[in-house]
Amino acid sequence: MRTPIIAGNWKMHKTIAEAVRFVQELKAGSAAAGVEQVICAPFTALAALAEALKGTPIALGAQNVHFEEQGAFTGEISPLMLKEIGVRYVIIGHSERRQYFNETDETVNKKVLAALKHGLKPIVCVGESLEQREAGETAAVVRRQTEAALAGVDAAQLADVVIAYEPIWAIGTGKSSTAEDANETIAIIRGAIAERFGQAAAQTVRIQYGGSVKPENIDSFMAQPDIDGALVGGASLTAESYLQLVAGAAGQRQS
Ligand SMILES: O=C(CO)COP(=O)(O)O
Repeated sequence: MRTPIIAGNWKMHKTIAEAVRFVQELKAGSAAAGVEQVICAPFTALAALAEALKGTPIALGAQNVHFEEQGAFTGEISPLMLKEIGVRYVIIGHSERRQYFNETDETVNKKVLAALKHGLKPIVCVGESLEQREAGETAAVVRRQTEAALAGVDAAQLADVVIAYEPIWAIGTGKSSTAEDANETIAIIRGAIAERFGQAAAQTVRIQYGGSVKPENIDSFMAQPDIDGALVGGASLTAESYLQLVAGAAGQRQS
């Protein structure tokens, strides 16, 4: 069985002080059996969070990484730098980065390979725009993004990859996909992985849903057979809401 994974994507939110206060507010509440937990924070808060999260079940994640180890890349952060801090996960190819920062299928792939090489687990984001959805291109888009992101990844490395299906039109809009629709698209993504790596390997890869996930709707997503957790933006920003998401994910899987 795949262990569900709830990851908060804080995006460009929280100063160091705010990040540490969030962890203090979690107190003992964050232990939930059978759910892996991650918080992907801004670069500036990572070192303080690595310290603050000690003794909690929450793993630390970043929101981007460069594919080179070092060099003349002003403003970028390398996988080695993240590893040194204690980062375990890194979001790669979020639609906001594809849209605003020229991230392409090619750079996403380079970053995935670099992350895996350095022992960071990539959370690879794929998902269609509203225009693509309305044109009936959802399956083709997520297949293309998934295949491109995983080019050159070997079967052993696949075990460390998490995919996040985030339909762009559902991000931050309050309009979540229906759980059934999300499950259908996630099954297509799993099918694309099966074509490349075989059915057995594809069955072990965790694929999250992301886009307006909240404590009130997490149950419906977790009840779907192919959805293995959530990548959550807005609703991961308060300790109370984050804990409710984790509890929701744990409850559904335990029943
Ligand atoms: O982009 C997202 C997570 O990466 C989703 O954001 P929201 O949960 O705020 O819709």
